[in-house]
Amino acid sequence: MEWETVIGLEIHAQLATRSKIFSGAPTAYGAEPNTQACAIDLGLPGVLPVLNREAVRMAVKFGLAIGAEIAPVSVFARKNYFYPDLPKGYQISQYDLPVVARGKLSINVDGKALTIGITRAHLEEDAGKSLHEDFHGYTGIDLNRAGTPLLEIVSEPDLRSAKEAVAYMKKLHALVRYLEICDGNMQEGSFRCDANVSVRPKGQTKFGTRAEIKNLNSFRFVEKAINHEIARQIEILEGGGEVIQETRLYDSVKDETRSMRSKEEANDYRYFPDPDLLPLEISSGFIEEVKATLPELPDAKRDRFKAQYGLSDYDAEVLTASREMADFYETVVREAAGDPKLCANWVMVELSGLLNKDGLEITASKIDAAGLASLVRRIADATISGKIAKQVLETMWNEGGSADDIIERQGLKQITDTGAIESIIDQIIAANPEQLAQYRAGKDKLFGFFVGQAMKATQGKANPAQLNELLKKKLQ
Ligand SMILES: Nc1ncnc2c1ncn2[C@@H]1O[C@H](COP(=O)(O)OP(=O)(O)OP(=O)(O)O)[C@@H](O)[C@H]1O
Ligand SMILES: [Mg+2]
Ligand SMILES: [Mg+2]
Repeated sequence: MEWETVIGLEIHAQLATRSKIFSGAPTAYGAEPNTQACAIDLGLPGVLPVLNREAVRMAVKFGLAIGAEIAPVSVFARKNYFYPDLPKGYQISQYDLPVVARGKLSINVDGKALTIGITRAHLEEDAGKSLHEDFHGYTGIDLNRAGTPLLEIVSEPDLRSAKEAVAYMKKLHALVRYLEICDGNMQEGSFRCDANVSVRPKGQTKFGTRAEIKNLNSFRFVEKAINHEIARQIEILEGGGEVIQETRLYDSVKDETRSMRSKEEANDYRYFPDPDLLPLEISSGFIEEVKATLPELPDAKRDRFKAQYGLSDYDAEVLTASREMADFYETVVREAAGDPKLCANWVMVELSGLLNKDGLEITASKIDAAGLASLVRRIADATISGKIAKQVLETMWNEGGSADDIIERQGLKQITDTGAIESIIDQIIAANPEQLAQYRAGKDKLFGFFVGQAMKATQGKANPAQLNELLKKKLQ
């Protein structure tokens, strides 16, 4: 039997507002427990929530960026459940009338373009956090996170593999950062994912029963958890069993998913409109105002990079994967005033190689865009060869300093003086009569030997093109 996987993601993006969604308490990460929870976040009697306009602005910005409908009227609802870190006994969320509906996002997987539907995106508040590690026989409650604004972004069940799910999540991650509505910090939980997974026999139109894997906070875990879940469900079905609808947790240490609660034990949230909050009305004027603040979006930037810089699909995709990367590249091109493809290569291959080796993001690069540009300029004007440039780049990375200083100090300037190169070639030919005879007898491969000798003699500094040309002439 051939199986098809169906996946829908619910992604929680923490909105980058300074204060909470219904109170003025700060949202900064990492403060002492319970120092950033005010009476409203604690759910004390008699308090009233007041909606944060910035959170609404960010939700609208997101909706516009995915071509969605912005609801003129949406409603906040109470989602009721009991949990120690939820002092009110309910979470304020949106249910049947979300602020954003029917958007889409295009992704690229193995060179294939796919469009993924986004059912809706709604505003809600986060809960607090239960702490188990520092307390023996107790559970600590930290309510700093309670009331932090979240945008829950729910996809259609349009994804067909773990790979597609990761591509979608990465694209969304890049988008919220482009829009500056979420810092995207996955370690701090600012961007996390619940993955709904089911399988069905290939060709069947009806969906299989889904399991929901909660709270995945890295791309790698999403991929592993989904693949694990697919295998688990197929095994059950092939053994004649039935998948049950349930919530599961992914254990990254054991690389397995475990049942958290089944449908029978599932929460009955008894949603109802929150009587403390008026329906959220959004005017077309507000929408226009937000529209005017939209930056150039990733897909548009990618297409512009292709047209303006003559980059390939792949290069344009990689260089626009994040706003920071795109800005870095454009600064290099501008400052180097040189070949955009050469610049792309030095950013994507050479610099990215060093970043990956040290596990750094482009924003933490030890060489800034202007520094890299000055190196590229020296390749373009033939002061140094590409090979020597790699050596200079490593020195810049490890020891700091400018390209020009390093080239000067280490005497790396390319030898372009024809006379000087010729005299080196003469010496090498004189010292290797046997090889010369063999070459002249037709052993063409020996050309490389002479190039190698000349490069060795000049410590790699002979201009490669000139050297080749002169060698060919002299060896004839
Ligand atoms: N059969 C299915 N297989 C895989 N994914 C599915 C299937 N049916 C629905 N989904 C996906 O499951 C997700 C459901 O999310 P939604 O927020 O609507 O409800 P929920 O998970 O029941 O509620 P909660 O927000 O309380 O977790 C969507 O992303 C949807 O595309
Ligand atoms: Mg949901
Ligand atoms: Mg869910």
